Amino acid sequence: MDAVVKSLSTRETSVDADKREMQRPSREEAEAAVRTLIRWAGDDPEREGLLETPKRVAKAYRELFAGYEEDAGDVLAKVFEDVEGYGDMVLVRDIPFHSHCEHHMVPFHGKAHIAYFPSQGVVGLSKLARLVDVYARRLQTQETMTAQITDAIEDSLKPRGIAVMIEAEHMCMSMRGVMKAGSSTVTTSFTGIFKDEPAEQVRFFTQLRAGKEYR
Ligand SMILES: Nc1nc2c(ncn2[C@@H]2O[C@H](COP(=O)(O)OP(=O)(O)OP(=O)(O)O)[C@@H](O)[C@H]2O)c(=O)[nH]1
Ligand SMILES: [Zn+2]
Repeated sequence: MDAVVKSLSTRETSVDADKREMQRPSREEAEAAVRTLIRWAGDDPEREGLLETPKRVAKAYRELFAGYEEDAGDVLAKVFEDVEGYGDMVLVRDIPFHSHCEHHMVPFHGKAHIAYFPSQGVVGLSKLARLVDVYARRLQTQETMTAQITDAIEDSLKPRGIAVMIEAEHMCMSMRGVMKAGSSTVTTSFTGIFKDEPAEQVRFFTQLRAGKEYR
């Protein structure tokens, strides 16, 4: 049988976003779906302890998947151009995140590391951490998320190079299926200087570890 190749597309148009918004069910429909899943799990949604659960789950979903309401371009819109001639690598490492895999809708969690070489300016450091959440708080694959973060920085900052690395544990591999708790998946994306100059890629990995023995 031919292998099934599913696309890991990174780009979403505003038309896609509008269509998704139109298809969003009502809160009542979402709560009814949770009651169905409770029965599918084998429990009784009418028992005392579960009566408010559909409402809580529907509310929690709006938080866990808040990334659909956010736009990466807005997060990175404010650029500081006056950085006193700084042009070297900016690295924000160990950004923790929680996401949900699009295959099983169970969590994967880990750390993202983002570096870039500024060209026309820099963004506030917190914005890189916010950018991670814009994409983490959606149904995801780790590869797509890595590429989306890279593309968003490219679009907004046009830097001389971008390096994104994500390390994560997928609960769909830990608590079900293959049951390999503790394995981690590493994905990377390099553009510009990081792609063309191996020494800069090495420096990225060195900086990721630098100073950790003192913490
Ligand atoms: N490439 C990639 N795969 C992922 C990610 N998250 C989960 N997966 C994998 O998605 C795959 C889905 O495989 P399927 O065979 O369609 O589903 P399944 O029968 O539930 O697979 P098992 O997890 O092996 O039991 C599994 O191999 C998961 O490990 C991700 O971020 N990237
Ligand atoms: Zn999964």
